[in-house]
Amino acid sequence: GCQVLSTPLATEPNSNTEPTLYQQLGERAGLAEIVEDLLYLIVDDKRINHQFKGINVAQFHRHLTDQLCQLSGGPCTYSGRPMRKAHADMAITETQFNALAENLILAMEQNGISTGAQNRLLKRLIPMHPDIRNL
Ligand code: HEM
Repeated sequence: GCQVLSTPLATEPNSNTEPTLYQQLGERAGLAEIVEDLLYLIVDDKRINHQFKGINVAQFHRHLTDQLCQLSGGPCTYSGRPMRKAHADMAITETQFNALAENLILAMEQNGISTGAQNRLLKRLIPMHPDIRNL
């Protein structure tokens, strides 16, 4: 019956012409560029740069890239700490959270990501807000 048709096609990651969010973000290499640009924006942003003093930049870059890759449906596995643990002692304010989100949007803008794809990624990050703010 339908088994022959549905099984192999349905298990393909994306056999239609619609790009996945992961593809729209430029796959892992594109996300790595976005996260690099985000890091430069953070360093220049007086609202939040003090929070990032002394971090392991290479590890932060790798962990955030893997997290966004996995979150957008890519073949990555995030290996960093859970969000509540990673941000537990930072007392991140709403303004600081919004500043980081603003910088992420700017970094995506700099990399030519469409507004639709930007919003799809932001929507998947929203559920992390209470953990990051330790609420
Ligand atoms: C949507 C918002 C955010 C996401 C998705 C996010 C994601 C991450 C990830 C994946 C890590 C790596 C954790 C690890 O290596 O174990 C991390 C670490 C960190 N985050 Fe965030 N974060 C967000 C918001 C913020 C904000 C608003 C601040 C401060 C203003 C912040 C400050 C930090 C710092 C300083 C670290 C390094 C911690 C360390 O290595 O000791 N994050 N974040």
